[in-house]
Amino acid sequence: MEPTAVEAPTREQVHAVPKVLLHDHLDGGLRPATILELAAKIGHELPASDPAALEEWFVTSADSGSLERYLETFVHTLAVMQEADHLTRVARECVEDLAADGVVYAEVRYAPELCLEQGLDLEAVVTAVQRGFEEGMAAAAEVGRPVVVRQLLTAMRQQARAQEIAELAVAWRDRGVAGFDIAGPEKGYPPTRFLAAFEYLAAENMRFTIHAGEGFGLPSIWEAVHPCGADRLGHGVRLVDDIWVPAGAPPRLGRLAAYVRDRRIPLELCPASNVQTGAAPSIVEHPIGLLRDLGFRVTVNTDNRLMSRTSMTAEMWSLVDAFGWGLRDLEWLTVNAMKSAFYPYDERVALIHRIKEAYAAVV
Ligand SMILES: O=c1[nH]cnc2c1ncn2[C@@H]1O[C@H](CO)[C@@H](O)[C@H]1O
Ligand SMILES: [Zn+2]
Repeated sequence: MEPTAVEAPTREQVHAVPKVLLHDHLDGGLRPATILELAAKIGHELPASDPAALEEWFVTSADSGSLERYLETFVHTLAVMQEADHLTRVARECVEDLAADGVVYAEVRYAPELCLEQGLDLEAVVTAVQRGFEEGMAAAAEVGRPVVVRQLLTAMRQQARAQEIAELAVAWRDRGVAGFDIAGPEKGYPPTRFLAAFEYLAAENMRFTIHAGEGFGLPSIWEAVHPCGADRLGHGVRLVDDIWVPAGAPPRLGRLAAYVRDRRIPLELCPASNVQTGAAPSIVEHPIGLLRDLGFRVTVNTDNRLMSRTSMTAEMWSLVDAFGWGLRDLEWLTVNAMKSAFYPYDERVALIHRIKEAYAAVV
């Protein structure tokens, strides 16, 4: 794709246009004030005692250059996600925050197996989160910011509960769960560990995404795509290891990169998070620019709004700033995301129309 010459949008415009979010972790998006309040209730000790300082702690600790160290910060969000009413509140606030950011469709993921420390079972966890999502969607609609939010159930790659979580996702498929995911440390935990779970999901006609090509490179992406059959790639940013950009000549794609592009496999790119974990050196140098120019099915996402102090508006704004992208590019990213959503076709098409109409009014 050729870059489009455009007038830069304003931040207000970026905030106002409808946005679609496919990769956002529930336990990576809590409000600092909520963490403080819930932690005080259960006697969990936090590294800071006011919301601004706590937020700063999350952002600087996550800014580590390593996925493993980045993930250590989740201990303090998960600590307050062990009771049903806490989960409902966190889920409701997540929807409210996304709606306020101009998101019209989101798939929010989390690992139910990490919420069992105080006696909840898996079913109770999904129930509590779903209640929060429904309350949040009702509240957002009431203030004139309707948003559709679905759950993605994540299994942790360093644990061994993927089959159980896959079955849970299938059991909840008509009650708010749109798909399945695996997350956690990538190096040393290839997705084929859970091949049987992915085969089970495929047999059930259930959709799934896999975190791959973030903390580890091409072998991880190849496994996610081929033996495992991922519908989408969580990050997938290291696909650029299979792309060569010679000076003065067109870029060359290796077989895997070409396959991913030909098959239109969506990449759930998360620029701010990638800079923190060291998967990309900076936003300006982030491969999203190259991947877009080459016509990959690129989507832009927040990953962890708390740890990356980000939002959909902030992510898009950073791309406007770094690459000079205009509203047409943001529309392209948004339609890409909606096309790639684990949402029934008819509803997806209806939302794509709404998104295009909203852009037509401002472009
Ligand atoms: O960017 C990421 N890569 C891999 N795993 C992640 C990332 N962000 C969060 N999690 C992991 O996913 C779990 C469920 O939401 C989180 O608890 C965290 O451990
Ligand atoms: Zn993620």
